[in-house]
Order: sequence, then structure tokens, then C-alpha cells
Amino acid sequence: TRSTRPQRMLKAVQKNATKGNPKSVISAIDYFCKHSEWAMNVGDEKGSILDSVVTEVNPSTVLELGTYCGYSTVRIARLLSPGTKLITLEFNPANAAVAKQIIAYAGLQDKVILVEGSSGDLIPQMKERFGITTFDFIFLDHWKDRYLPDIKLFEECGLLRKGSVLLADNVICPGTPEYLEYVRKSPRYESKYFPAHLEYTKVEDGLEKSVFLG
Ligand SMILES: Cn1ncc2cc([C@H](O)c3cccc(CNC(=O)c4cc(-c5ccc(F)cc5)cc(O)c4O)c3)ccc21
Ligand SMILES: [Mg+2]
Repeated sequence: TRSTRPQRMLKAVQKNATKGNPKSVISAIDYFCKHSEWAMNVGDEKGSILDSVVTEVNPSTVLELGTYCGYSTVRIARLLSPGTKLITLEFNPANAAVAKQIIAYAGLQDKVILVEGSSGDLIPQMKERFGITTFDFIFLDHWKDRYLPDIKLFEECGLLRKGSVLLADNVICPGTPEYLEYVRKSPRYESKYFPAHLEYTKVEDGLEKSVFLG
């Protein structure tokens, strides 16, 4: 049977990247998406903004919603200080299987905990399953209609502290209007928009960085 796009992306990584070299894995995926098949990775332009926010926060506890093929997982994990791990949630087992292999190819498997399941089910389990008290940094890149219910879930579960940083992809395209309205209107967040473009295109998109004020 015909391979899937994530499987073809994995093949491109195995063919063009150097094992244990995260930068070459990132470049191989970006090349594949620019010259072979578009895929919904955060991409190089928004990826650079992601890199700068992760570097600035230098988080000890990290959560990613929406692993997909692991591109942003690799981008984040390569910047974490030694001993720090990131938890990434993926509900689709086929995506998770490819992501696991791409993360391992980059040599970052010891810095990543990939959990199969849905954010709505897993967020309330973070404390008991992973001994998390609060998250320093959260990257939202899963279903766009889950951003708002999940940020409310973080608040309800006491998973945010003064200074926790949430960075959300696709706030323009496909768009997350209810989430944007919430974080921009709420007195409990300080929000900032980083304009960019939809990965590998000229279409307007951007990232919203929201700091929880406690
Ligand atoms: C609940 N839960 N918990 C964990 C979890 C994990 C997942 C999956 O990782 C998953 C699967 C499919 C879609 C997404 C969301 N991503 C997108 O939909 C997206 C679209 C586009 C775009 C833009 C323009 C187009 F024309 C087409 C697609 C550009 C982007 O950057 C995207 O992130 C995420 C899903 C729900 C989950
Ligand atoms: Mg995205």
C-alpha cells in the first residue's frame, strides 16, 4: 500500500540527514517540505522564533501539544540544558511512530518523553504521571479548536506559575480566534504576537507568546 507523507518525510531524513545531528534533521525536513511535499511542520521561519523564545526561557519543564512528525520536538529538545526533558503529546499512533524515529535519528530520544494520547485526557495526568508541578514552557500546535479549552485546563489543573510561557502556532492560519481573544483580553496573561508566514509559503501566519501573570 502507498506510503504516507510522514513516512516519506522519515525516509528523506534517513537519506539526507546525519545521524545524531539535530540541525541536519531540521534541514532535511525543511528541504523535503520546500522541494517535495508541503507538510504542517512549524517550519524554518517560525522555527527560528520558537528557537529564540525557548533559548530566552531556558525552561526546566516543557510540554508540546501536537508532536506530528517531531520537527518542533527536535527544534526544542536540541536547545534544552542537560538533564532537561520535554513531554510531547500525540494522539495519532502513526504520527507518533514516525516522530519517535525522527527524534531518535536526531539523537534526542533521551531528552524527549513522547506520550500517545489526547491533550484533554493527558493534561490532568501530568502531575501524577510525570511529577510535574508547573510548566515553564508550553508549545501549542495541535488541533486549533483545542487551544482554548486546553489553556483553561492548564489553569484548572494548577499547571501554570507566574512567568509560565505559552507559545501558540497558527494563530492566523488556520487561525485560533477564540484562543487569541482569550489570552489578549485576560488580565492574567501578557501576550505578544510574532508575525511570520505559514510554513514554506507566503501566506500570513504567526506565533502568539503569552506569559501567565499568576
Ligand atoms: C487533542 N490532541 N492532543 C494531541 C494532539 C495531536 C494532534 C496531531 O499532532 C495533529 C494532527 C492533525 C492536525 C494537527 C494540528 N495542526 C494543524 O491542523 C495545522 C494545520 C496547518 C495548515 C495550514 C494551512 C493549510 F492549508 C492546511 C493546514 C498548519 C499548521 O502549522 C498546523 O499545525 C495536529 C492532534 C490533536 C491532538
Ligand atoms: Mg502548526
